[in-house]
Amino acid sequence: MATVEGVYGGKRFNLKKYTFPTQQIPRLHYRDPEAERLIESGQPVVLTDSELVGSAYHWDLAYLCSNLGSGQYTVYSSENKKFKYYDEKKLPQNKDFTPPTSHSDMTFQEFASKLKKNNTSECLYLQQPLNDSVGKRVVMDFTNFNWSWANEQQRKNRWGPLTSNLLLVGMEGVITPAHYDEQENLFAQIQGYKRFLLFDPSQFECLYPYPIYHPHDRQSQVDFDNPDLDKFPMFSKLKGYEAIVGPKDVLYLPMYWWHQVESLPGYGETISITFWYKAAPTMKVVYPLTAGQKVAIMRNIEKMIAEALNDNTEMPTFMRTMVQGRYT
Ligand SMILES: CCC[C@@H](CC(=O)O)C(=O)C(=O)O
Ligand SMILES: [Zn+2]
Repeated sequence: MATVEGVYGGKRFNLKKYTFPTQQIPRLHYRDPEAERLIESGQPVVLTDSELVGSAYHWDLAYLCSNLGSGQYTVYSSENKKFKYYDEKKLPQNKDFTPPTSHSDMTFQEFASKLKKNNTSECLYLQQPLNDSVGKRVVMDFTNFNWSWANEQQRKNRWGPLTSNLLLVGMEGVITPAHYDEQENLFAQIQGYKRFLLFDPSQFECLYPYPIYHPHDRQSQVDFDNPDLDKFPMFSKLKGYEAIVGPKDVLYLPMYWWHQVESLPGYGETISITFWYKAAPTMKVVYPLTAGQKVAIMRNIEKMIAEALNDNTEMPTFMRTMVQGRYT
């Protein structure tokens, strides 16, 4: 595997080399006016010193084992380090789909003891919304997050409501393959280092997401480690950004921005918390449309056509008929 050396936040990292160019996104103090401008304009930025989850900087496996209580946590398992999300609600209409990962519920203590048994060939990734089953010390830590700043960002940028805080605890080396989300995200890193590959929503044409009715909706079909350029020729035009977030960093990850995330090997398991906000209701459409708005339009059209046809097997012919020789 070809590697490339990169310096992020003053630290030197040895990183997997991909076929596309990337440039670093800015790393700024969270009160820097430029940081505020980037967030306001829907551009990613790594924020330092926000203390967004300052009350959780002491979270490590031992502390979480002692203070997360005996609640059940969803733990995903993969044979190949990759954890490509799939929507379980779309399985019934995709009978021949084989989920790439399995998941089971267990206590945090069971999860932590599996992590310690370093002979497990399986890769594990705990992904669980923080809820009221946690112990009172974790409730206290959660209450003491820097909500005044988070709420200020939500208000100033006209985000919708906070939908969830997902606790992520990953074995080193786990990868969340390229996808986009339909929510704004303040991604807080507590332990370990995560490499984000980021792509502007306008790169949609280079990343070939699955059809919207597929369980892998919003995920790229392209295998970044072995891209099939016959099937996905525009992937060779892909241009990206990247950032490495470490403890105490917060990444503002705008809605519709594609991202692939790797828990860097050699730095131990990673602990992160997401702050996902629904999109603001679009009050008034302003032209020219943003790339993200065009993705939303494409999604709505795909959904309407799929619904009208009422048979997903007819979608490929219908979509080709609509564009072939006319818009191609
Ligand atoms: C389930 C969420 C995973 C996360 C990426 C990662 O940390 O592996 C992500 O994609 C996001 O925060 O949007
Ligand atoms: Zn995501």
